[in-house]
Amino acid sequence: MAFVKNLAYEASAGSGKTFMLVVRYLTLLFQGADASKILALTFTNKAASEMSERIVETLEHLETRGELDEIIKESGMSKEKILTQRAKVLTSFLNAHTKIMTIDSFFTQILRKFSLYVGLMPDFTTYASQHEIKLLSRFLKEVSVAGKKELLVALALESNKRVSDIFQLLNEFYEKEEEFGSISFQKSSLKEYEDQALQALTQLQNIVKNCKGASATLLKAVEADSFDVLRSKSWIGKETLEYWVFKKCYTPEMDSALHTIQDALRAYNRAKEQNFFYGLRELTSIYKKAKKALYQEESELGFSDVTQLVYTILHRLDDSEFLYFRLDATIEHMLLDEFQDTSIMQYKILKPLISEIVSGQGVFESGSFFFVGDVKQSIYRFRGGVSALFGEVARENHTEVKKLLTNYRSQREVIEFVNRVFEEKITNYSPQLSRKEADGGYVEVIENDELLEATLTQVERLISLGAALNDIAILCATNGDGEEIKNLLQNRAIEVVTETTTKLINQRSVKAILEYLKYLYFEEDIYRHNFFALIDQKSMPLPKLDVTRIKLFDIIKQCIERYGLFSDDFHIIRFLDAVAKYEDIDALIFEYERLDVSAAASDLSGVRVLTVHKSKGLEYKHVIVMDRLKRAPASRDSIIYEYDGIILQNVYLRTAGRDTIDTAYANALAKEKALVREDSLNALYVAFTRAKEHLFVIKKSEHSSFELLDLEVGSFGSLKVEQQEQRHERKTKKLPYENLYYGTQSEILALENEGEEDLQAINFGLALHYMLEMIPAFSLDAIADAKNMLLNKYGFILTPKEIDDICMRVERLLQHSEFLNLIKEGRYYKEKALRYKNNLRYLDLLVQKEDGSFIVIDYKSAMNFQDKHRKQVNYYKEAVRNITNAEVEGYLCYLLEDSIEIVAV
Ligand SMILES: Nc1ncnc2c1ncn2[C@@H]1O[C@H](COP(=O)(O)OP(=O)(O)OP(=O)(O)O)[C@@H](O)[C@H]1O
Repeated sequence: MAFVKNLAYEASAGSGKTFMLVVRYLTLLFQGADASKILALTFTNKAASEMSERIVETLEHLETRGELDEIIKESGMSKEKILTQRAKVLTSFLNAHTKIMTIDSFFTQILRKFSLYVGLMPDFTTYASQHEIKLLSRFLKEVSVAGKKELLVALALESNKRVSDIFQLLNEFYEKEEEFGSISFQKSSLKEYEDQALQALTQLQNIVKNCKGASATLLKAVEADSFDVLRSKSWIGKETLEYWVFKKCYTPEMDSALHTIQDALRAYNRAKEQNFFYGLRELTSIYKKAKKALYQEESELGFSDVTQLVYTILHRLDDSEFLYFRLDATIEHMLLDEFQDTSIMQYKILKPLISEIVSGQGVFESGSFFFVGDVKQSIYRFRGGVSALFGEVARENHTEVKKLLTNYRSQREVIEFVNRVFEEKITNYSPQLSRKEADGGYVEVIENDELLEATLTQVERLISLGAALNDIAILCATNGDGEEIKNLLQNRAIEVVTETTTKLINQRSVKAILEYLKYLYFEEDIYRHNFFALIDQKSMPLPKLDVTRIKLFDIIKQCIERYGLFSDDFHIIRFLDAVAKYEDIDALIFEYERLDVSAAASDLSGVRVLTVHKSKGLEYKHVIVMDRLKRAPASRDSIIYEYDGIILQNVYLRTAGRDTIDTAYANALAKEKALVREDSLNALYVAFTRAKEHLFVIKKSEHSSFELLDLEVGSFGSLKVEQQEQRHERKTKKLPYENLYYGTQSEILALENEGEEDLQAINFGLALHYMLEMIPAFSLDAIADAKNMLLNKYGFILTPKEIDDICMRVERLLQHSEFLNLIKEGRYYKEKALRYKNNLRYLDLLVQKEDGSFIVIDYKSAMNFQDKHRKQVNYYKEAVRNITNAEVEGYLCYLLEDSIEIVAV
């Protein structure tokens, strides 16, 4: 297969687009391309760093990687030759100034290079937490200086928006400015249309007045003393008045009056819309001014500013050809990932570069262009993504578009489920094939209005089957939903990794060092205590250091060495790397919150919780897609942007009822609705296709985000979790848990047991109590269920052997005659709360005999500390006796590994 210089893959999820992009990159390297001349653009920083890591990893293990065969095919080189060159290629890749980055950072780089053209210093920053607020206040100031306050208020009133929402509209206009092309807006008066409509209404009223059979309802229907009242009439949108109460009095003149009213109203709406947009444009120029002031004075830009400025530089300035030339000389090959989400503006910037490359002239003779994407996964309409872009770009650049038909990610059941669900819903959907060997998988659609609980149940189910926490992902609709499920999981002592937890500065080890630095800087004791708490050591004085003199890097290194911290902690290594960016301790302490580096994934342990949007491009063994917790806000964007392909054709102001009298508007509205639907479908498609092995969909019975899909409750395939995962899990578990809810007694028991045994033994004891608590009537039949519950709660803390051991001990107890005698013919209370002398205690088992006397039974899992155990039971006896005035006996019930021992106290 010859190397195709101008190539795209338009293929479904999991079919290997990113894989082929890596193959392409490596093929270029093996063909001798200079890594610094290959521009590979991704959408997220995460994707960019993963791509670099993947290239290195693939090169390191090339002989065993699937990529090798593809590189052989693509490059036409022999396997031997490729493997011989491997080391050289790897070294030069590692030493090259590579260009694997996000589109945003690529544009930021361009802007830095040419910033002086737009009056900007090259050291601008692209992130500031206060940016929005500063911009808003700056904008309001400028609005007031320009005397446009009334305009702003009028627009807000007109669109029923708060002033801060107008801000959103301004931003849309600002970002799409270059797309408006010939679309322009005129100010015009509304009065003439109002008059026309009211005149026609008078005609209509006269007809009705002269009609003998006019009913009271009809008279009321044509009554209107103002234009606004007239606008609200429901008959106004009808094609003819030969209907309803009008029918009796109908004459063709009625319709001509109706049509005049409709024409006037249509013109009125359009004029009003023009005025609105005219005003919005005026404000947009003020908004732009505010932005400019902000980036010139404070050197702060948002990514959309960067895009706008780069566009201005590259397209507007006279010598832009020269600029492109300077830029181009360093880029010969372009590779674009997730192309369906590129915005039109972004493409417009890249376009001249792409054209040069595909023209294959001059420096580009050996150049190449490659992009991959899946229109079904386009979910960034709100950010300027237009799904037609993929096809347009391929057409414009004469790119050969290929498909990839096999899904390499998922097991068959998942692939077939996705095929079934989406085949009828997404236009031009072509079902994916599965690999022969991937013939397993499991999918379950669950309906449950307790979404959080139902999700938890599936997580616990997976855990109990031995799934590693890191392989489980919960995909939710919003960050808020993610927060809720995270809290629930954490309350049940299940570790969770979310976007916030994945930030490097939120890692415990990094936090500790930051507290240490803050102490050195502010000399406030609180930081010192925090530091020691975070490293699990007793607080002690810290030696003073002159932080202004010693290098930041050295201060941190000293701290790590002195306190023996985290020798194998990858977060710290990343942190040291990041710290190099800061000049001194001041900069770090006041700026670190902006540090957008993510933690080392290998060191994060927990169930992944993320939004569907963030899950793009990722894959997990077990995926739970959770319905949205709250009802979706009706998507009511005030402005409808109508596209023809990738050309912005028209802009409309959303107005209720307008579609009945304005066909152009009605068409635009229908298109918009279809796009909104497509966006939601695409998001669901993205979500479902993240699963490699198991997919759970948890939906609610009403207002479900899965409504579009007509999902039926049921399951397909069988749920099998590979057991080796559990071993892996145990190895990576580092910190012991605290604050757990393990059953009624957990905290008290844990306290009582303090210093008594090791943590594992304490957990074992807690689990044993839990199991006994979960067996309702001491019947052997209940053991299986209780074991499941035990697995759910303790499956990932105890080994399968320990779990079995607990079950054995409990089973033996339930058959032990002495024990059965004790509880015979009594009413028993498990985990009975007892408040005595201001102490709250729980009795494992309290039996009330028919004669009114009581028996207190306390379970234990080991015979050491018998004295303490006796004391405890004596205390209970005394308490029960004093409270009830009845006879009380007490027993210690030892559930040992191979026997049951009952000791009277
Ligand atoms: N030809 C192949 N041989 C072996 N494994 C492959 C091949 N192609 C893809 N894979 C594997 O299949 C999985 C999915 O591939 P990849 O992430 O590249 O798909 P994608 O098309 O980019 O998916 P998405 O659109 O969901 O981002 C990865 O784990 C990848 O390593």
